[in-house]
Amino acid sequence: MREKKYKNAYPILKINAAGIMAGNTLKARTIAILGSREVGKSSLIIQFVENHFVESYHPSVETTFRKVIRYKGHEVEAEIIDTAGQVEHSILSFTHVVGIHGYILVYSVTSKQSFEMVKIIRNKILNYSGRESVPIVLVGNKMDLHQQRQLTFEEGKNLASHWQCAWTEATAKRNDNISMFI
Ligand SMILES: Nc1nc2c(ncn2[C@@H]2O[C@H](COP(=O)(O)OP(=O)(O)OP(=O)(O)O)[C@@H](O)[C@H]2O)c(=O)[nH]1
Repeated sequence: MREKKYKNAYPILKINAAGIMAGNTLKARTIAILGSREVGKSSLIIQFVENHFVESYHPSVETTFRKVIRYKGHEVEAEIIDTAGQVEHSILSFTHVVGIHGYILVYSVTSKQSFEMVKIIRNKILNYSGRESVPIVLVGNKMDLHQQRQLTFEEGKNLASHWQCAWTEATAKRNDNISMFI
């Protein structure tokens, strides 16, 4: 059963509802955030949209967050689809390919398995969309967990360079580097 995990998923849209409903032209960009379970996808979005960190773990059901941001002098409505964590045999749905302007692929620097999963997910997106490349930002989350690191800074950087995409490490817990990629 699908249900909303967070009751306050549309705070910015609500704040800006008057402008949107008055018909102001607001560009919308839809972004899907994908990665293995527990890498911190929801935590990153919640930090970005609601400015707080959720310590407890509740497996996500798909939720859409919205936030209006200023980009190059224009207001843009970012619609961010927080997907349920992927496992190898997850089937990518049409909603993760059609009408998506870009992808945030998240791994945890504490999990080699999650790093392998972003490669699988990217292949699935390319196969499914029939395109040779799609806009991707690769994010290595949980950079605060130094003792538990299984992946170096260079491994993330090299993969992004191979894919020719943007990349950063981040931490939802400390709220570092998140505004760089959303
Ligand atoms: N130390 C640390 N913990 C984090 C960080 N980001 C998320 N967590 C924790 O990791 C756990 C999983 O976070 P979620 O945001 O629920 O992960 P998710 O990728 O959305 O998980 P799924 O819903 O299964 O797809 C939670 O207990 C978070 O508190 C981080 O940057 N640092």
